[in-house]
Amino acid sequence: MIEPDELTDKLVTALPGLLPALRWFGGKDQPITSVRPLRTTPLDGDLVHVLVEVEQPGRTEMYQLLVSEDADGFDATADPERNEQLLAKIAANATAGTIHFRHEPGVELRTGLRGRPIGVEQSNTSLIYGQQYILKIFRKIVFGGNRDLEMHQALRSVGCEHIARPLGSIETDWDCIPITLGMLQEFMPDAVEGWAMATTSVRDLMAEADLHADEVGGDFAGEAQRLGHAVAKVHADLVEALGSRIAGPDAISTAIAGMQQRLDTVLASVPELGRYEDALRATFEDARQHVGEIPIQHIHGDLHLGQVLRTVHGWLLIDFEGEPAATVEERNALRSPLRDVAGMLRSFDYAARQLLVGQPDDDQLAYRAMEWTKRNRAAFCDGYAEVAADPRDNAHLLRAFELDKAVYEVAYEHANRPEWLTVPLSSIARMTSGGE
Ligand SMILES: Nc1ncnc2c1ncn2[C@@H]1O[C@H](COP(=O)(O)OP(=O)(O)O)[C@@H](O)[C@H]1O
Ligand SMILES: O=P(O)(O)O[C@H]1O[C@H](CO)[C@@H](O[C@H]2O[C@H](CO)[C@@H](O)[C@H](O)[C@H]2O)[C@H](O)[C@H]1O
Repeated sequence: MIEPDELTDKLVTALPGLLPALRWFGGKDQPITSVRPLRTTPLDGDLVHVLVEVEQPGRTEMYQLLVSEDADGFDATADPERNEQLLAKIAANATAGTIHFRHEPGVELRTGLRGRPIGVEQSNTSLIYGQQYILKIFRKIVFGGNRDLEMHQALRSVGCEHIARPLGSIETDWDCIPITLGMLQEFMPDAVEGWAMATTSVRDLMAEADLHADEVGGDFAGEAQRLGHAVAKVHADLVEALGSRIAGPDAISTAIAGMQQRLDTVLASVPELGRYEDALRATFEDARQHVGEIPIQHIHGDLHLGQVLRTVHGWLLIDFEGEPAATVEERNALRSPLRDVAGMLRSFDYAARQLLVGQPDDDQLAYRAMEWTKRNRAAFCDGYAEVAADPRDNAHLLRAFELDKAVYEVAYEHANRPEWLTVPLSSIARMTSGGE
């Protein structure tokens, strides 16, 4: 077995080169100045859990790795045999060093299942055990309570029908501050991501030159409406579990100041946004002047079509961590549920617009994309309004939230998928020039 000192040396040398290529690594915008392994915890066999500190100009962050000496690029999560023991430890409420594996009270887990990494790498690494469970390994360490786990537990406590059941967790601490390393949930083998369904529907429409969105086979509007209904139900369940309150003008001013601040930050790194600065600031200010009081509560925080799954029983919301770039305080703050609505409305726009990326200019295709977006955004709001107030009744605030999200997306695409930068930028161009 590899000795701890030898492992530390190897990681210090290899990680600065490996990390920037990994999707889950959140610091792609800055060079890495140093990588320091802080704690190694042997699990079973040659599997070792490592907490590393990554230093970059202006930030120091901690990430977790599961390594073994013969694993490709050190990452042991790619090996289904090794991953089996993580589930076994959760099932047994086991402890390794300061790492505690726990199942939720009353849950009995099946063991002996291999943990296959999910194909797509996102902000975290997820392992699927048989057809039963999914274990999310949180890559960037967040100190204190884990929002994803806590929101799932809260929603479960009020019998929410639109989430996957939380089944267990992996926890540790650092200087007595709790850290959640992983969350085990019920896996939905029949689930299809909303993003895949929506983009398929857009493609169907674009392939049919003569038909309109409501005449094409893969029309998504019925699903969009059910999704709006499900999101409103989850919002209502979050209020039932964790409460809500009314925010007055001061809180609204603070929220608007946050939008202006985010705009400042993104403008500094993405010059292409500059031409919309005045119009964006004016829209934010307009919202501040028009909005008096609003209800605030715990929300999803990063809702988009990639965060919802369609199962045979209906829509599920997943991944309640909030925006990857947000601070812990921002994620945990009570906020308007219209932020989630805005995130989803942006996503309908994304689903249609991303199919135009890299295509020669084609007015007909652009028109069809807009048609699809309008139809599905309206259907989503209709579904939401079956349960709660119609989001469109609060147009100023909704518009500000949408533009704020688009500014966030500009930063996200700039750092992760530069070829998609035109997607949020073209939406900002349209929205700031009076379009829907
Ligand atoms: N309970 C589940 N059942 C089926 N698939 C799931 C489930 N939870 C997540 N997934 C799949 O795993 C992917 C990643 O999950 P997510 O929680 O969004 O992780 P990340 O934080 O890495 O974005 C999702 O896009 C979805 O396809
Ligand atoms: O799912 P994550 O929590 O990792 O969210 C981040 O990545 C998303 C992309 O995977 C990003 O979402 C943007 O692209 C989506 C299509 O890929 C689109 O559905 C969303 O509307 C758009 O915001 C998300 O913003 C980011 O936080």
